[in-house]
Amino acid sequence: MTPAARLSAAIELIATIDAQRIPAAKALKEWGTAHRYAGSGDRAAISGLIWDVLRRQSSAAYLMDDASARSRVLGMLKLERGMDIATIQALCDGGRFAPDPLTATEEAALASRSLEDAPAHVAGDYPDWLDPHLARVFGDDRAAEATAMASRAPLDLRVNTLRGKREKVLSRLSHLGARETPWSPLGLRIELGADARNPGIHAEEDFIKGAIEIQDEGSQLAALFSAAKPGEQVIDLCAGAGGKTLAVAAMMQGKGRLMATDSDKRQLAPIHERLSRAGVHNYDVRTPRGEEEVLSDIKASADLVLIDAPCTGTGTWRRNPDAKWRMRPGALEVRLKDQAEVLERAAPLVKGGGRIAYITCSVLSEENGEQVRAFIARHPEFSVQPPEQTAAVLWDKAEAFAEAALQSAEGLLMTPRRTGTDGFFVSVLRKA
Ligand SMILES: C[S@@+](CC[C@H](N)C(=O)[O-])C[C@H]1O[C@@H](n2cnc3c(N)ncnc32)[C@H](O)[C@@H]1O
Repeated sequence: MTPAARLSAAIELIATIDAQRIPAAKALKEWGTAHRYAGSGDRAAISGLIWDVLRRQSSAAYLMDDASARSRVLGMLKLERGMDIATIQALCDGGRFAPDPLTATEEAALASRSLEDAPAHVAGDYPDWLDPHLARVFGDDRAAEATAMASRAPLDLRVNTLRGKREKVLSRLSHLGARETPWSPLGLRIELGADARNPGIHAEEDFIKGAIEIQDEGSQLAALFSAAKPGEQVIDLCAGAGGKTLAVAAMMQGKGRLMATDSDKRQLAPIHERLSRAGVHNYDVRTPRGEEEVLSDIKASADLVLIDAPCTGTGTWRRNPDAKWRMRPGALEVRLKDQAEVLERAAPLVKGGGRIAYITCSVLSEENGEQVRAFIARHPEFSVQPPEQTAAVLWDKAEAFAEAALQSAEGLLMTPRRTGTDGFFVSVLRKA
C-alpha cells in the first residue's frame, strides 16, 4: 500500500471506531482480517496512524475546527507528525486510493489555526472531567504535562543482573538501536518510530534466557526506590504478572525471602514462568484461595512490603491512548477504595523499622499524596521517608533526578515531561 492508501485506510478506520464505539485494538484486528492483502508494514503504519489520532483526538479536532474522522487525521498529521501543508497535500492528491484533495477550509485551518487559545484539556488531549484533577497536581503546567503524557513512548528494557550485565546486553542489542536509559542503571531504551513494527524482543536470545525484561524506566526506578536488599524478607502484595517482583528479586541477589501475591490469581499466574526464566529461586508465590488470608503466618516480620497499587493508570496513557478516553469518574472512586484496602493489609505485615513502598502508575494526587496522608493519619506509627533519601539509591544521579521529578512531602512523582518515563509515584513509609 502507498502512504496515501494507508492514510485513506486510517480515515476509514477512525470513522468505524466512532460509529461503532469499539476499542481501537478491536477495530484494527477486524480491519486486518478483512484486508488480508495488507502486509505487516502496512498494518504497523496504519496502527501508528490510528494511535496517533487517539493521542491528539481533541487537539486535532480543535485545530481543524471540525471533529470528523478525516479532520482529526489531518490535524494529527500536523500536530503529532509535524507535517507541513505541502506534505499533507501531496498525500491527499485524490489519486485512486488516496484521500480526496484538501478543501479550501481544510487548507485554511491547517495554515492559520493553532492551539494557543485552546482550553487545557483540549491542548493536552484529556477528558474534560479530569481537568480539576490534573490542575490539582500540575497547576498551569497541566496542558504541557498532558501533552507529554500523550506522546509516543519508547520501548524500555531492564537488564536482569541475575542473568547478565548491561554493557554486554547493550552490545548484543545494537542491531535494534538500543541505548542506555538516562536514570536507571539497568535500563536500555529502543526508540520506536511512528510506523515501527514490533521489534520482536520476545524472540531475542537475551529475552529467552531471562537476561532482559520489558519494563518502562519509571517502573524500574519505582522498584529501585524500594531499596530491597539481599537477606531481607520482602512481600510484593500486588505482584500481578511480576514486573516489580522480578526487579526486586534481582536487587536481592538470590538472598533472603521474596513472597509474591495478588488478589487475582489470573493476574498472578504468569509469574511462575517469569521467575523461573529470570533465574530467581528464593521466592514463594502465594496464590489467593477464596476469602482465606494467604499471608496469615506473617506477623510484623517483613522488612519491606511493596504495594504496586491498583490505580487508574493515568501515568501510562502514552502506551494506551485509547484508555484515557474510556476512563470514567467512577473508576477513580473504585481505585481509591482498593488502594486504602491494600495499605491496610500491608500495615500489620511490616516489622518495626521496616517499610512499605507505595507505588502507583498514576499522576493523580488523590491516588498518591492524599492516599499516603490518609494512611499516615490512620497509622501514626508510619512516617514518610524524605523523598531525597528515597532517590539516593541513584548515587551520582540522585540529585538531578530528585530535581527532575515532582517532589512532595509524601513522595516522588515521575512524568513523561519531567523524567521521560511513564508517570509513576513512589512513597516509602517507615514503621517506627
Ligand atoms: C498495578 S497492578 C500490578 C502490576 C505488577 N506489580 C507489575 O509490576 O507487573 C495492581 C495489581 O493489584 C491487584 N490488586 C487489587 N486489589 C488488591 C488487593 N486488595 N490485594 C492485593 N492485590 C490487589 C490487581 O489484581 C493487580 O494485579
